[in-house]
Amino acid sequence: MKYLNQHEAISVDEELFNEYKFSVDQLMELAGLSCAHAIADAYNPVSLRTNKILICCGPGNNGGDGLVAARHLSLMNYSPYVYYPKRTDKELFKNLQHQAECMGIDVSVDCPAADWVEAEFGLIVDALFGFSFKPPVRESFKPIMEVLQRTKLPIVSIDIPSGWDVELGPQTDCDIKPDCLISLTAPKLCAKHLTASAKHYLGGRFVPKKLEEKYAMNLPAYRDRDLYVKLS
Ligand SMILES: NC(=O)C1=CN([C@@H]2O[C@H](COP(=O)(O)OP(=O)(O)OC[C@H]3O[C@@H](n4cnc5c(N)ncnc54)[C@H](O)[C@@H]3O)[C@@H](O)[C@H]2O)[C@@H](O)CC1
Ligand SMILES: [K+]
Repeated sequence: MKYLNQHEAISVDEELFNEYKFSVDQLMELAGLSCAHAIADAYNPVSLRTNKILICCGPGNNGGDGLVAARHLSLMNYSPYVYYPKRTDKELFKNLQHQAECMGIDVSVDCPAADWVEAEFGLIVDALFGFSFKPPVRESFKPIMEVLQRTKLPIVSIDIPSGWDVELGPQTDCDIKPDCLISLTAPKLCAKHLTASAKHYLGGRFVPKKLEEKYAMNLPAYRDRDLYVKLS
């Protein structure tokens, strides 16, 4: 299986939208749903200290995946709480937030305190930054990155461990250690820097064969109707 560089990840994304005419809403729903399924596979709610999950959502599409995953997880015996500090005026994101709130999910702009996070939650989902991220992390996101770096709770990162360089992996000023990474579409080069014990899933089962071949992705086979593949 190939690990994409940042330029390839962005090109694949553009082709899905421009050549294949998928809409962002379509792919985000499938990506977020696959994340929820992978999380349910890796962390059975009864195996966690509590079924409460903190979902940290960033300003871009990675954050959108987190909002979608929150909604699906709430239908799967988890109790998500969303931290979503930097919002956009885009209709899609307003609707995703509205849908989550209508399902009883709290969506907050206030950075959760580290002690409260440790006491309240069983798992953290990191949907802050995806493949468009360029280090270093800007000032306004430093407090939440501190929480993620200091926590003892397992972190599930969506697509990219936030703060990591998409190709080079952990950065000296930002070195979160996810317990699980869910790569979307195809893994990016930073996934080679996961610790040996980390779980790694592939989700986003929507890549047309022709596009997979063009980028020589050599994706692993998905099983039956599964929305994810467990890579390690
Ligand atoms: N291509 C695909 O196949 C799909 C991608 N999706 C998701 O979309 C993600 C990519 O989304 P985007 O391109 O919107 O970008 P990201 O979500 O990676 O992040 C971009 C946002 O982060 C901000 N940002 C960048 N560097 C920063 C820094 N150093 N400090 C603070 N903020 C910073 C930018 O201003 C922008 O608002 C993927 O990783 C994946 O999670 C899915 O939603 C759908 C399918
Ligand atoms: K992320």
